[in-house]
Amino acid sequence: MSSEQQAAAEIAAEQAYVDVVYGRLDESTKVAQSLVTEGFARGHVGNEGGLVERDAMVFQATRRLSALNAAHDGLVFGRLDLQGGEARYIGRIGVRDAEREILLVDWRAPAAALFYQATAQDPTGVVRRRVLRSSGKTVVGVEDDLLDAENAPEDMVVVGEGALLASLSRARDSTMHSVVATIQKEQDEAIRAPSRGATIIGGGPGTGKTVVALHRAAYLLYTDRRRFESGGVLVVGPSSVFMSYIERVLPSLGETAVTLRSLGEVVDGVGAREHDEPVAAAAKGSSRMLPVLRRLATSPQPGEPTSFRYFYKDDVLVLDAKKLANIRRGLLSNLPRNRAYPKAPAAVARALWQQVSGERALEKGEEGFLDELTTDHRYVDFVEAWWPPVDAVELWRTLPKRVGELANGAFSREELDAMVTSWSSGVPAIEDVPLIDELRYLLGEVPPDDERDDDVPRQLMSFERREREVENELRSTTSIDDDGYAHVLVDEAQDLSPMQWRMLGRRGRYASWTIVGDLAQSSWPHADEAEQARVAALEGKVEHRFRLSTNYRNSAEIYDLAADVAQVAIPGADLAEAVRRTGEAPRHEWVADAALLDAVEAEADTMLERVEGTVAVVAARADLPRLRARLADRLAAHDRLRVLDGLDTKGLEFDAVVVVEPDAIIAESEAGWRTFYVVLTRATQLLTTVGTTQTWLSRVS
Ligand SMILES: Nc1ncnc2c1ncn2[C@@H]1O[C@H](COP(=O)(O)OP(=O)(O)OP(=O)(O)O)[C@@H](O)[C@H]1O
Repeated sequence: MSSEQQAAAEIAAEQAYVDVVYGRLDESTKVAQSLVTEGFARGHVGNEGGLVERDAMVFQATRRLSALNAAHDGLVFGRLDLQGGEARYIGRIGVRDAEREILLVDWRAPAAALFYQATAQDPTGVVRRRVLRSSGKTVVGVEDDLLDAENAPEDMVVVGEGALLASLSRARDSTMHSVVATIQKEQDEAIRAPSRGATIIGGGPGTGKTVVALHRAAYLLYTDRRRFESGGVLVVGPSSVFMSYIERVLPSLGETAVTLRSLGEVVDGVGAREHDEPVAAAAKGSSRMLPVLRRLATSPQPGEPTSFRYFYKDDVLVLDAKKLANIRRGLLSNLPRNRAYPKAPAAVARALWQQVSGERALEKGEEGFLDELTTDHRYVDFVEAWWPPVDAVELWRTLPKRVGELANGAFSREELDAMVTSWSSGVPAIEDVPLIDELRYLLGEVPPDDERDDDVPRQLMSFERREREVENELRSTTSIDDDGYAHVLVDEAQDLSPMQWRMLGRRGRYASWTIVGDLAQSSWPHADEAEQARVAALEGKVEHRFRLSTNYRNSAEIYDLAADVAQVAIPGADLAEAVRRTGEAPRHEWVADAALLDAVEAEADTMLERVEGTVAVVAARADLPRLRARLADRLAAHDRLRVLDGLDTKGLEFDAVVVVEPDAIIAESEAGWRTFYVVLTRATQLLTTVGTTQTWLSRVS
């Protein structure tokens, strides 16, 4: 038999097994479907028990159904041949036959661990590891690793050159794919690490940190579903583009109950998509912002009354600025502003009563005084104007006017100007979201009615007032208690500012964490400050560190250049080892100013022709508008072409990358060299730089 015939015979044999598994999966799908239907029928019986039972049944069956549907494609992807002759099939989810015998082992089960951990040096009982490549339900190829030749039966066939290299050479599309069939040993160790404390996954670009972290989320859900599904798993990445890039990985592993949020979307109701300019971004991210926000949340609001005069019987009662400041201090001494909101009317009333001295008034007593006061619209209007509930977003909007006065010299003129300019649009940038979140917590929410003090004059809690609250949609008045998760997974963590760490820390106070990052790729300029904030966010949780060492993304030719840039960007950077050579070295074009756009256009065309998958044109932010205008036709014609800035390429990858004006990317921010390093490490196959200057090349050895 020729090797092609042998491979075809092996594929046919595997197809027969795979068909049996799909047959069984279809039966399970029907059962789950009928359980959903039956569950709904039970609900119609009408008693409470029926409804509870229905909810539980429908919930379980629906979850099973969505897992079955999601894991459908490429369901069976692996086979282990063990010493002694057992063949064990590994899949995206577990499947049993009608007699409850295992047909397919879930990749996360202990029985599947060997699939990832066995090596030729240490085969641990595995003779042959086989990866099945499928298209839908059809097996289209097999790739084998013979791990233990000595114990292999004579007739054992070994096909292909290894699954990993085959999978690395595929063309990239717009979304990340699961690598469940080819997870490598060091990656598997990080995926299966215990869930306690914080698991920190480091390593150079393209080493699989993101994909490993996502498989880890699926693994954790499998091992402790009750805890992680009810407590929630939050996955945070740098941008919404990145979140759409990774969004399919978990569903393809049968997991749909995970919350994916970009850094601009972590706070409910606030969706930010754009980054600030570097100076404003660095200022807003700094922990120097914290005292400013504290002062903002506790100081008098602009426009609020500064005194109150009340005539009662023979007395003139006066609350001047000093007295009001005293009441304010008392109210804020142990409660955030909005939580103190129900106590404000009583505090004002008390301060007024203390001034009462007239005989007629004293005769009537405090009760009589309060009766009259709290039904008097002047008092009601005053308290409403002096201590209204404050919404975090509304308060954030006052920052441009107030930051100068509240900063107390902590920011330079340049920083203040950059922030004020950024706020002029009124639209929050990604860097504003942690500030709004900080304000939410500093202000607190208005407690629900039943938690309010009994000594609050009821008139102020009138129906009319509550209606007004709803009308104003005061978001800070909604609960902040449900921000917490059972597991928080942070990708590209090297870029988190101190203020962003604080925002995530509040969501992971009782959580275990997975933190993924590579310092060399950091665009945050003050590493020490961010590190302190990270440590504070983890609040002493035990850290387990893993380092991934092999770059699976870039060709070795591209990574060699990137590694030289890394030496300039961050001496001592954690460099990975690239495993794939393509024979295509990066190219550098040096052109005159007037020829730049033509050259970029021509290069984009060449790339679109030469690669099957995605192409990115990456430039400094200031260059994007003219590039987008010039490439508008091509962008309309090709979904796979993108024009973006360096920061927005974080975490992504493309088959071909055209880097426009590297010197401008480097000059754009303090972290310019590191951003340039990130950009270079996005290309899987082809890389070209086009520039009117080439100063950077002379710095790179
Ligand atoms: N075991 C593997 N088998 C097949 N492909 C893999 C494997 N590990 C990683 N890859 C692929 O390598 C590429 C890089 O992975 P990933 O984006 O997770 O790396 P990263 O370390 O997060 O990179 P960066 O830090 O540069 O953003 C992806 O296309 C991923 O699918």
